[in-house]
Amino acid sequence: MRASLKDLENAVNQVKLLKKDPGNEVKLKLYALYKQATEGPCNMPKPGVFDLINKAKWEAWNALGSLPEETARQNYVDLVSSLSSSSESSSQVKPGADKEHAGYGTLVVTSEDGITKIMLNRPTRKNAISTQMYQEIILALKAASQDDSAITVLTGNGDFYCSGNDLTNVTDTPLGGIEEKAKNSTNLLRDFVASFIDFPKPLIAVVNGPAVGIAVTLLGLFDIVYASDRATFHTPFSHLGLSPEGCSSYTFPKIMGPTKATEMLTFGKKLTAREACAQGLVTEVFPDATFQKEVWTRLTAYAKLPSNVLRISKQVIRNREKEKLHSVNVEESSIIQGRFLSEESMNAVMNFLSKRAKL
Ligand SMILES: CCCCCCCCCCC/C=C/C(=O)SCCNC(=O)CCNC(=O)[C@H](O)C(C)(C)COP(=O)(O)OP(=O)(O)OC[C@H]1O[C@@H](n2cnc3c(N)ncnc32)[C@H](O)[C@@H]1OP(=O)(O)O
Repeated sequence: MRASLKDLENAVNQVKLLKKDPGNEVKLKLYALYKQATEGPCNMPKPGVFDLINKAKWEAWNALGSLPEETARQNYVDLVSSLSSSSESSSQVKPGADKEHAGYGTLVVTSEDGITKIMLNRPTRKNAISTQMYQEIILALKAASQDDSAITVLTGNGDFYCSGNDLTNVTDTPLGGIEEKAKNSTNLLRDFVASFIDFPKPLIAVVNGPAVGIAVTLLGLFDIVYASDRATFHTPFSHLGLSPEGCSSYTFPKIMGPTKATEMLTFGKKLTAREACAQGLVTEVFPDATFQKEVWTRLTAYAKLPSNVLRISKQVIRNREKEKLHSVNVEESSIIQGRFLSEESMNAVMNFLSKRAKL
């Protein structure tokens, strides 16, 4: 259910009761989301260069761009609730090794050696992307785009990279009914994919295990994809009554040719890491036993390169495609909105949920 004004008010009161100071970065995020939720996009003149505090606040608010007020409200409520509750298990998290960014309930975000690492952290759900995780990834990418790291990495905690959209996202139907749910979900999906299209510095996927659905399609928007030889790549959209998203209807035929793309996106053919590499979706495959060591050694060296030129090179390579990618994203999102409401899709999701409930 979408957060109401009352939920927002409750969350504001909850912040005052937090036992631990969430730190300046989170406080700025809360400030910006609150302003966006209550006043819409930033409408104030930029404070002067010496007015440091108000300038930081203005920049945080302005960075939210045209984020809809309802989404900002929801993000504020989710952020406060994640601050209040402890995060889920994090078996691969190195305690104290990195600068950890507080305030995420479904991610572990750290910055070290010029690399911001965004780790999906729902290992017991194979890192399925819940509504909260979609929203937090948007926020984490926005923050990473503005921090001083040279590169940004997305990876998964546990044995999976990511099992795609959390199929229980459909279960909390709002008062407006399933149509409203499909519309809100489509808007969230579109904003989520847009944040990958617009990401300004090198974005690297460290695919530590199997990837499913939207976790696979998004790879076409990454600048490098490193995979463990244990990883697999599966897009069972037709089995779920869904159509391709993540700009894959455009990026996959470009990367691997239309017939290989059709085998994956239309017929749900699952690829091994080596097959995905042969088709150009994956940059390089590493043996699982040495995957983490080899990849992080390589990335640490890459992150020492001058950060401005890395941004500029990415933009030179990617910018002429950006407009096209945004229009593909809008078109795919509008098509999938209809699919969410189709009998084929609803039956497939019900089938998954009933098996899960061992009915
Ligand atoms: C009205 C519309 C609202 C929609 C809102 C969202 C908007 C964006 C939509 C974007 C379009 C869709 C994109 C996609 O990503 S499609 C792909 C979706 N993913 C799947 O179909 C994968 C489903 N899961 C599986 O097939 C298996 O779980 C998997 C192969 C991933 C792992 O199998 P394994 O046997 O190794 O492990 P378990 O099945 O025992 O999994 C452990 C527990 O985790 C739960 N789980 C795993 N994946 C998901 C998932 N994607 N969604 C929800 N839950 C998941 C699994 O059920 C197990 O739970 P239990 O221990 O409670 O049984």
